[in-house]
Amino acid sequence: MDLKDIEQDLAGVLHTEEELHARLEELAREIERDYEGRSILLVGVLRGAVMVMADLSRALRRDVEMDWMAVSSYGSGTTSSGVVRILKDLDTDLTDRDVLIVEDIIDSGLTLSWLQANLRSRGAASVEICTMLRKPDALKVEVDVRYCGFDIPNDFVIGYGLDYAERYRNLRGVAVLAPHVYASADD
Ligand SMILES: O=P(O)(O)OC[C@H]1O[C@H](OP(=O)(O)OP(=O)(O)O)[C@H](O)[C@@H]1O
Ligand SMILES: Nc1nc2[nH]cnc2c(=O)[nH]1
Ligand SMILES: [Mg+2]
Repeated sequence: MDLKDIEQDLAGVLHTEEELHARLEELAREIERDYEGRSILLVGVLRGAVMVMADLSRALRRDVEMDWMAVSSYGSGTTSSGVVRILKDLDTDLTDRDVLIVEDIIDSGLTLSWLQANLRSRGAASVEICTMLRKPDALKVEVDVRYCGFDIPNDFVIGYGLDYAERYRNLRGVAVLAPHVYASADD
């Protein structure tokens, strides 16, 4: 399927590549200020956060370390199961580290509230969250988010790392998935 066919699967673009990058530059300046004099361990949450991690880490004008976790609560559908599983753990010891979790989206909040508590329990000095997107109307649990790119409506979105059944992650912007795509998957 080429780009023109993929466009038919989109109900509208929410944020263009340029808007995402501009917002990440702003967040990077905040992070540089807040972490001055401290080392940062960026923890990316596979697989959705790969694009945010790649762009945020390069927007930061300072040294950072990076590590990755894979957790999953969604399977291939559009609603969270609420059960978080670790598919790949960190390789880094978190004792006394300043950890900044990097995420693509906070939807129900179940993944991040669980992950933040999990990493805090490993003896980190601090565990903060940076997410590109957040859906305030979908939150089921409170999540303590330090850096948020954009609050978005409660629609299922794709692109910039976000998938539907493993597709669309490589779209450069963030778009709403057209309902006919998941309606046809239910047939
Ligand atoms: O706030 P929540 O309702 O918990 O949802 C947010 C999480 O769901 C998605 O990941 P997913 O588990 O689908 O895996 P993926 O990152 O591999 O796409 C997304 O990347 C977040 O990690
Ligand atoms: N692709 C995608 N994954 C999600 N995980 C939680 N919310 C979403 C969403 O809106 N889109
Ligand atoms: Mg994810």
